[in-house]
Amino acid sequence: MDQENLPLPPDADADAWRQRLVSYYQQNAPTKVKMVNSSMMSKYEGRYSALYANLIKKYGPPGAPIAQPVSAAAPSSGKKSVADFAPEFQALIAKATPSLPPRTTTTVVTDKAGDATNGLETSTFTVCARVRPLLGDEVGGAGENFAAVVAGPRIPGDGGAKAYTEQMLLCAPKVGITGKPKIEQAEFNYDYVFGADSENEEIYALTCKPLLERALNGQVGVVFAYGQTGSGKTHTMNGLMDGLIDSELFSPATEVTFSYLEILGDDIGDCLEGVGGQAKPGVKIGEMLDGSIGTRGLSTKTCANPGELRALVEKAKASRSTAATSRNDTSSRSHGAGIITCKDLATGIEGKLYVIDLAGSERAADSKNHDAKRMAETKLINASLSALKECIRARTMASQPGQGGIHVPYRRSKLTLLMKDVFDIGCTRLCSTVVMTACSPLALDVAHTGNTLKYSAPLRVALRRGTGAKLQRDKLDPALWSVAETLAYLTEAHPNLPDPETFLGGLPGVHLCALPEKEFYTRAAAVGAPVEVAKEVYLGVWTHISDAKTRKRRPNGSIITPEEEEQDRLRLIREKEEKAAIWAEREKHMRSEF
Ligand SMILES: Nc1ncnc2c1ncn2[C@@H]1O[C@H](COP(=O)(O)OP(=O)(O)OP(=O)(O)O)[C@@H](O)[C@H]1O
Repeated sequence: MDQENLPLPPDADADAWRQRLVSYYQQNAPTKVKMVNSSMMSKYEGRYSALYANLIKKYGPPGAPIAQPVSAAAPSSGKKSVADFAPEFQALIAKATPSLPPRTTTTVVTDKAGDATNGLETSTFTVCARVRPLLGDEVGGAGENFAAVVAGPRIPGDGGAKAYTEQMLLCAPKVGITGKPKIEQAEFNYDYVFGADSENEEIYALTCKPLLERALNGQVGVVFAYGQTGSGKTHTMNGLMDGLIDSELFSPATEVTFSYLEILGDDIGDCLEGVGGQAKPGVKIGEMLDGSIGTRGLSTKTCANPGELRALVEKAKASRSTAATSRNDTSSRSHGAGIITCKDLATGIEGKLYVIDLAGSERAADSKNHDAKRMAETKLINASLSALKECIRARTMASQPGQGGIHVPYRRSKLTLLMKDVFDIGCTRLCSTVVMTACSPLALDVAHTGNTLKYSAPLRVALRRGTGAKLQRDKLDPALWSVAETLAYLTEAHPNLPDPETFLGGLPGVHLCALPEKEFYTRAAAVGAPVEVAKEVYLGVWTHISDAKTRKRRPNGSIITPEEEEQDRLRLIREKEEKAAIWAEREKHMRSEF
């Protein structure tokens, strides 16, 4: 064996591994040498030998490359294909790409959380898309390796019902029947769109920082990345995690803990207790008697400072299951969920942040070379992604008037069960979710990227400011109470609260509902009420919020009262009995005719 291919010692450092990987790619996949970058080195820190083994599986032993399947087959008929017109398409796409003005809105996540015109929305979604840059041999590459997905216009809102929107443009290259190149452009609306030149720091500030603020207030923040394999999900999630580590998460008033699990179907592993690059299996996720989500067999580590959290995140990354797939040499083959809890040491109330890196979806063409194990993996990944899609769709629909009876099937997969706070209409904490749609820029991938965008764009519910008048006002919804109505409620429903006026401090219902649990405790203590009373008031308010969220409405927004519901039920019974009597009568006549 050549000197350069001899096994590296177990304690070889990152530089030695970088040289080894470069030398390996030069021998077996020379066009991919540029893939050995700082992002790859950090993703695989601590488990370079696993990466090397994955590459050997895909590209063969050093110096003996295995031929790779060709992804875009050249046409045999002599008819011109997209690849033949690459420069023309690039010119057309450059013409369609707008130059972007600076953003006018940078507070979408917080604005959504506070959008209470139609009653308080307990779970809000901010839906974003990011397209990664061209990488390695894609740059100036041949065939359909040019960028056909670009950040489109930013459309300012009017401060009223019309929402602020950013667009992702999908420019599908087509060769017309006349043999001329043309692009079919489709626009997809998002809250934020991040182009190929966007940086993780900017994305953190706009999307993840507001979630952290929410978690520090005892509430729940969730961010997850969805998209095709190799589209940049892990790159983005790692960037957001780095942002969180260096944030205001740590303070003497807060205790921070961290857990990391990986999910593949019903198999759940603890990545902080992993050995030999593999997560420790046997973690269970389930619902507790009080409806909260509990885990068994999952370790939770306390971290006193950013350095400790960073070390745990690196350890978790080192245990995640990865493989070299046809589209990504460093593909994650499981869903990875980092859970950060921040406990207020004064009140004991805990906020939570979930940072979820989903496994990538694959095109049928990309999975055709998989072995049976990888095929089974792909099936499990796709099943849980489809459960996630259904849950988000049902949950956003359930927020619309007249849709109270919608079922959100979050128990269908372990992934959605873990995210119960996002989907449960009766949850007792506010929850903000950021969906990050990761897109490949390649023309080769436009069909798959189109599906990804079609999946995620409709999840966005635009801010509905100014449209509240269309709904019949729900007198029992605390989020709609005036200061006087809120005070009347506290006085009547909570006689044990000594001084409701001071407790309320002049807040209208919507502001009372948005207070974190710990603030109820602080306010109760200030008026001399015990913790039990604070808890009773908090749960009382939240019972009203949940009832208001599930109140039955007609599609026109009017409320169906319990009395009307009862009348409807009795009417249906009466109609059924009348029909049965008519049928009995007919049958009697039919019998007598024979
Ligand atoms: N915005 C970006 N800037 C620079 N490099 C990027 C960016 N996004 C992704 N990459 C690079 O692209 C490659 C694939 O990205 P990544 O592993 O994050 O994809 P993924 O969507 O997580 O894939 P999979 O689902 O297969 O795990 C990596 O080498 C990564 O470093």
